[in-house]
Amino acid sequence: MLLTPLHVQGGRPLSGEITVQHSKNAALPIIVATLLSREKITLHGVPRLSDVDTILDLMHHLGTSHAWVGENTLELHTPEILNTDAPYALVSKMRASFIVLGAILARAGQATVSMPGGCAWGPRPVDQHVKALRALGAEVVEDGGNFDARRTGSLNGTFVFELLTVGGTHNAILAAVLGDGVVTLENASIDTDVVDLIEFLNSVGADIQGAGTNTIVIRGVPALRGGAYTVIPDRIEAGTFMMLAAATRSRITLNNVRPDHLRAVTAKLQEMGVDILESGSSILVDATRGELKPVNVTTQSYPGFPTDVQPQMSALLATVPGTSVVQDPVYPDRLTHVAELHRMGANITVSGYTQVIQGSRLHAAPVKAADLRAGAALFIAGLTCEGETVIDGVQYLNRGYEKLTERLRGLGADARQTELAMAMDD
Ligand SMILES: CC(=O)N[C@H]1[C@@H](OP(=O)(O)OP(=O)(O)OC[C@H]2O[C@@H](n3ccc(=O)[nH]c3=O)[C@H](O)[C@@H]2O)O[C@H](CO)[C@@H](O)[C@@H]1O
Ligand SMILES: C=C(OP(=O)(O)O)C(=O)O
Repeated sequence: MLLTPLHVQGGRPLSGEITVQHSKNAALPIIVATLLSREKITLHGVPRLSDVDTILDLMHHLGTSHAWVGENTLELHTPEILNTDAPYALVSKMRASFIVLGAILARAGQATVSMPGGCAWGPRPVDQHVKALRALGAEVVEDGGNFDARRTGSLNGTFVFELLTVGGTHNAILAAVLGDGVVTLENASIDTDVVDLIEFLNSVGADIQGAGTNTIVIRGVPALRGGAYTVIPDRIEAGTFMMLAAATRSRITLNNVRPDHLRAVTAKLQEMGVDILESGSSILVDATRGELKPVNVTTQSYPGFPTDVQPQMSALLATVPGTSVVQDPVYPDRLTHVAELHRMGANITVSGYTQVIQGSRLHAAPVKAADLRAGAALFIAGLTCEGETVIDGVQYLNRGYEKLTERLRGLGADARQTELAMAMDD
């Protein structure tokens, strides 16, 4: 699909309520996890995103049939695995698809998955995924740009991750769910998306203990049942809308949020002088009272400040007078937003993974998103300035935000994205 650029007219506060979608990064591994069951599984709260379409294309190749039975309700059924390979054309579209390796290996005993390669902001290795599977008894060889994995029996044993990895933890869990082995993962990720995957798997008959702690114990079971599950709210989309509210000096209520998943984001905004009021599954973000203060932010694994909100935070701080420092050691090269924000008058100097930001008023300019959260940062920046900002690279925004322009128009944003009636691949 070829998309026309996004046109944003900013410079005035937004107001009202917005409902946060369910989590992309929780939904994707749960969709993949349905490969482990022969039975039909219904998932509620699946966002309608191009990343979801990409994983469904891959699942179709593997033998899954799916049907949308409601706007955000998806039925998936994999009676048999028809193919055990995940080819480059499908995996290269989205790195998250690499976790099919563990799921296909578990269900079919062998899997061939293309190396995911780099992404817009630099290398994203999968060495921990491979080391984990090998340590637990699988044979994994690299061959012609693919990983070939095989197991003769159930996975068994203990693996200590060398660093916290969300995807690596997903892959190892998926590989270990079926069978009669016992797998212990140490230094495992405690990310909300890992917890949601485990809760889904346990709801259909898996035996996994330790969700939300660094030690996860997976006891193999012979088979998984069918069932129904609701994906958690998207803490990254919520974080994005919180940055948007602060950057446009607005008062906005976010519904369908888990405030406990947003502590680091909330604390940073409060330190800047933004008022935040939590009430059940809603958060009121009020940046209308007084000047905002610059802050220093360093990303970390959950529950730290998320790298997936770093570009949006950088865009916000580019509008706050004074000096802020943003560091992203999780993804040191995640900086594609910087040159584009420069086009809008931002004063950001970069050294390694550190951005030193001197806040000022931004101005409208034509800009181009090179990845999903950089696109969100540019959207936020555009909404802070008078005049028309034209954002190219809209397909990246559609990877992670459902009907973004339409939903933001509900808050009073002047944003248009026209879709050309052309059937072309992005
Ligand atoms: C689809 C999805 O859920 N994507 C999220 C997931 O990506 P993803 O699961 O790929 O990210 P990881 O948690 O694995 O990466 C964390 C860090 O570990 C490093 N690493 C990871 C694996 C490995 O084998 N070797 C290695 O060195 C990475 O380069 C990075 O520095 O978590 C990231 C960190 O919260 C988010 O930015 C992504 O949005
Ligand atoms: C980087 C992201 O996704 P992925 O890991 O699929 O690139 C993201 O959701 O911000």
